[in-house]
Amino acid sequence: MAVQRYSSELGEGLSTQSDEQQHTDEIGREQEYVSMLYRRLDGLRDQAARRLAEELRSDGGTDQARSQRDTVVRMYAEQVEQFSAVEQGLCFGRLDSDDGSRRYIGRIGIFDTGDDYDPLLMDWRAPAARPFYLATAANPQGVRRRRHLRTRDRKVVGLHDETLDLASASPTAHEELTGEASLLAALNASRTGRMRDIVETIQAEQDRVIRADLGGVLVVQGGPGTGKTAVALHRAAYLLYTHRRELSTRGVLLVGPNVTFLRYISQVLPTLAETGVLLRTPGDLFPGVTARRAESAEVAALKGRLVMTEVLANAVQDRQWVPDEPLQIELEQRDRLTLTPETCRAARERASRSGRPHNLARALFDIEIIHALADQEAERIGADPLGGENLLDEADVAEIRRELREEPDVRAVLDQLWPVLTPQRLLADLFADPDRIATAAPMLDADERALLHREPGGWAPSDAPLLDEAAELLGEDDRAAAARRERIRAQAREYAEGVLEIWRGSRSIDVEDEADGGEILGVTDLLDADRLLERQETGDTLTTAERAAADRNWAFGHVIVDEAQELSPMGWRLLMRRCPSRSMTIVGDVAQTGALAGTASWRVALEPYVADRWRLEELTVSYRTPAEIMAVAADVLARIDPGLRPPRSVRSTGVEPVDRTVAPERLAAELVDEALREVTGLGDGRLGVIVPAGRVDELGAAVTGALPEAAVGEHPELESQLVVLTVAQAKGLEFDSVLLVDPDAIVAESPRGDSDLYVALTRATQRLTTLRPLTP
Ligand SMILES: Nc1ncnc2c1ncn2[C@@H]1O[C@H](COP(=O)(O)OP(=O)(O)OP(=O)(O)O)[C@@H](O)[C@H]1O
Repeated sequence: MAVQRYSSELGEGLSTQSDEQQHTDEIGREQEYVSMLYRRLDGLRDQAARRLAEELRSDGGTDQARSQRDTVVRMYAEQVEQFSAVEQGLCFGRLDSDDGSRRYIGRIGIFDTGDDYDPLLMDWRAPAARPFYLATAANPQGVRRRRHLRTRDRKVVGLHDETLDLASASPTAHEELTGEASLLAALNASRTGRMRDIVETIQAEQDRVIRADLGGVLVVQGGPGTGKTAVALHRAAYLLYTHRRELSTRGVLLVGPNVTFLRYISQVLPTLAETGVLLRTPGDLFPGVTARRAESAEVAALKGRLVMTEVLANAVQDRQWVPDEPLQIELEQRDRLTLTPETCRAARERASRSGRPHNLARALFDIEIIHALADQEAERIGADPLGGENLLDEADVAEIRRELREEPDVRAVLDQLWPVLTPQRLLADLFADPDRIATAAPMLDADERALLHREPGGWAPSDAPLLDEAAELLGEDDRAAAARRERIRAQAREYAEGVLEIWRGSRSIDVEDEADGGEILGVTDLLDADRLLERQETGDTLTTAERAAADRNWAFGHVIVDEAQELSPMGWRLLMRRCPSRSMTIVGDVAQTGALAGTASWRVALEPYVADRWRLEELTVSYRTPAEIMAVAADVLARIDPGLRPPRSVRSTGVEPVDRTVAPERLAAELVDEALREVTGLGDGRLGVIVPAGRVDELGAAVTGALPEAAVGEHPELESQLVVLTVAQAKGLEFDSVLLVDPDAIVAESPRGDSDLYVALTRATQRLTTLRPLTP
């Protein structure tokens, strides 16, 4: 495959003057086409904004009409948002076919409404765009030439052609890489602290995963930097495009390991014009709870084990109390009633036998107890002084039951015997009380039980699957769900404000379109955020993602899990409940597992849910980590498992990693010096300083003391030029340069230390320096 012409900037790297002229002319022609596409994009966005404005102006009438109108309002608001989000790099490619036809490829599809809806720009996800990613000189798929267009804002600044013709193939080009020059340019670009989409340079093995069938469980295993996260996000966009109807009603959930990671990837889907995917950490998967409490790896590991299902089932049973002695119930204007342990036990058995969850079985328990108490009272007051049959009839006894049901003291006893519980209450009470733990967890040893004990106050990520399990055992509490829906409505207000912001922002871009713009009534002219919100509130206009986030019983159309190797068995259990159809993409690397209860084998993790009905795709090329750094990481990988092979690096930089020893007492000072040196040489790139978790506060303080702009903390700002973080925080992220501090301590502080070190070593796109404290 030949790289015929390549220029990162206008004219650069071209040999002759006529080459240069030809190239400039070509860019000029492409500019005309691209400018036309942007005019169309403006037109589409203005049209959506105009319709949005019209809808907002209309009053609606009946409730139903208003509700429909609100749905339409949201649709147009989303369109305005999406047309704005694809502004950068709208068109990035062109395919010239053997038959002389030509297709432009871009982030969205744009059609010529005046000419039979001919495609002016083809969505990268359309089947006809696929050769852009797959065609090779050996298998050109009818394509003669593939052109990569590089744009900055709305200007075409470079183009790069590949002729798919074996005769003119360059002996130096990699046959297996698509758009090699554009790919390498993207890989060598400075990092920004936010992940970028790879839509312009998706590689063939990645394309296969992205476009794999929707149904079933697909596992994507790949070493560090093989593009698993990128592929997961592009797959979400592809599936939404291809199965829009099904997935827009059921929704797509994407789970990532932590909040910092979700922030890192948050811009990718919007730039692919998809805003409806719900992004969540495992700690957010129980609606209404944001689980961020810190806890030790051992505690998290224990709570991740499946034995917790038994512990929780026991804990629920323990709340169904049978007293040892008879209970006396004193009632005003009535004689005292007595509840014997036998009556309580019989009622408990009946209610349990129903098979209903605890809270739903309470009604049965109440019936049993109230019947027993009413019989007792009826026997007493209806007794025939002459020794005959009881004088009360069935209606009288029913009346007694009704009265007893209203008695506060009777209700208090029922609450004591069989309390209605929220999952939060059950867990908080259990973990706060060693006696409750002892009763619920006889299968654990004393040390393990001690690990579970803690004071109430916030939830850890490992609690989310336990809360979910508890919710299953207890049954739904409708009030909690209603309160959550209310909170989500409040969040819709932020969305409404965001839409208005987009519109304000887009107006300043549209200066060219003044003639048209004059006719359009701006949204802000008509409505403020409050009124927009008010309109949204009149009907159920929450998006699928918002409704799904608030509803524990929501069944997603597709679930994607990134860094899935970190999920515990209890975590898998929760996730499978969210996706009964088992339409899932599981993305991860079992060699990078850091969590003690994490996944070491996909087969073991998935077997309980789908047996062997899952497919495996492997990604084998690392796009991030240069060969020089991968060689160092490979030694660590061999220690983790000699059978594992590292991914093949797509490039080498010629820069060998540096390994420096320093006197232990000089570590902080040397770190600061090294960080200063690296930052100075980085240009606009990013430096990541990865330190042992046990020393992050101390070393972070040393770095911020000298470089106040450095980011450190629970959720460090990744756009800072220098970020100090632990391996757990660095998982899934990348930096131009990495300073790895005290690797031996990183290995020593966790039973999965080698995996942690492997992760740390593979975060750099360009340079790696290790500082190793060593006593001479
Ligand atoms: N086809 C591609 N074109 C351009 N860049 C790519 C491509 N594939 C991957 N990359 C880049 O390589 C880097 C690594 O990708 P990504 O983070 O998705 O890898 P990963 O497999 O999830 O890594 P890890 O296991 O370390 O989390 C990212 O910067 C990504 O943008």
